[in-house]
Amino acid sequence: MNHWQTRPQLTGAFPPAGRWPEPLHRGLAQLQRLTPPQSLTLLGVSGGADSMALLVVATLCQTRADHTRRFGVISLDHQLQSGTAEVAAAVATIATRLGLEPVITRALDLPETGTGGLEATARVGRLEAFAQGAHTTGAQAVALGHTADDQAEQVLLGLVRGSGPRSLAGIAETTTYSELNHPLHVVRPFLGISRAETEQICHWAGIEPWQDPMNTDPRILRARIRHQVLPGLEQLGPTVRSGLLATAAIAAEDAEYLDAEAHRRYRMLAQIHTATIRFDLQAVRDLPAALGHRVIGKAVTELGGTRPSRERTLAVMELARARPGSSAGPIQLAGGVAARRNRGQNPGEYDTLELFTVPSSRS
Ligand SMILES: Nc1ncnc2c1ncn2[C@@H]1O[C@H](COP(=O)(O)OP(=O)(O)OP(=O)(O)O)[C@@H](O)[C@H]1O
Repeated sequence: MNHWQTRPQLTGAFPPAGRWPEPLHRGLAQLQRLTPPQSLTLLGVSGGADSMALLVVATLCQTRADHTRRFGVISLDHQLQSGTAEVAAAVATIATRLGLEPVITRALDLPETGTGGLEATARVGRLEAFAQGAHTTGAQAVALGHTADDQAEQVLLGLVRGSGPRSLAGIAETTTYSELNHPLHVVRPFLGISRAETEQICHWAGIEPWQDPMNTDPRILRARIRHQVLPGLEQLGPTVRSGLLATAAIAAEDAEYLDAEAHRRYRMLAQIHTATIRFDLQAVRDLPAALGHRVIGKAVTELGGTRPSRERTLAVMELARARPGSSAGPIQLAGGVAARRNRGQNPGEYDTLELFTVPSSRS
């Protein structure tokens, strides 16, 4: 595999004779644990080493290990660089040769790049296409090839962007996206497998994966983290990667607790009316910041607004804490929601914090 691979290839008979490499056994066990039996799972396959290894593991699961699970493939052409339609077609050829079906290839018309940049836009477009593919084929889940290396990179990305535990928790083993046009259940069986191991699985299977030029494009932050930052950090010692993975696991536990506690407080405190959610001002003041951000964020999204940044929820908490004579708002939040203090029972005093939808003519 020392030349630049412009599309994935299967070079020999499949499966090869001989013992399976050890990471293949681990990947198979995780795939079986995470996918429902007696059902179809679609594999998201880009043609890179991680998802081609997933294709290998799923094929062996279906044909050798467990006849109750079926796997199909969905390969999307983001059309962000030349040659990607050929990559998706090559994935389809290999998947069909391995006996997987259905095999779906789709060109993605990405919407205008939003505030999160090209990567975020591609991600949303991809999820919608996976959801559509699962819906039309009756698949119960979509499996993706994220690895332990992706996880370590994700933690570093979270750190440099300034994130709380939800983001530092990195990539989840399972996610259900209910906000898409069709609900989508995603599983990631390779989070305990390194990229070197997915390459080992491909090599064993006689697959030469596609090498996506964007993975080494220095203009992309993730690529710089992968090729410059992480190798640099690893000079600090042999436990850098495992330390980052432990950070993700600890942050996931903390985020789960904080989210559940914020949800409980929200249910206790929120007075819900049409287009308005009110809180007792003192109760908001008493919330620890970690919960205040979440409770206010939840009220905004319940009203149909966009999840606000930490800076915006901080502004709302400051409004709640401000002295009686100072401004009562409103503070505009993203997605047509605003916050203000309101006078209540006691004359001259503010006693509620109110989040409300702004009529569209004024927003
Ligand atoms: N164009 C695509 N079509 C289908 N699935 C995709 C596509 N791009 C990414 N995926 C899925 O999402 C996972 C993570 O995507 P990411 O872009 O981070 O890829 P990666 O780490 O380079 O992995 P790979 O080596 O499989 O390309 C992939 O392993 C694959 O399962």
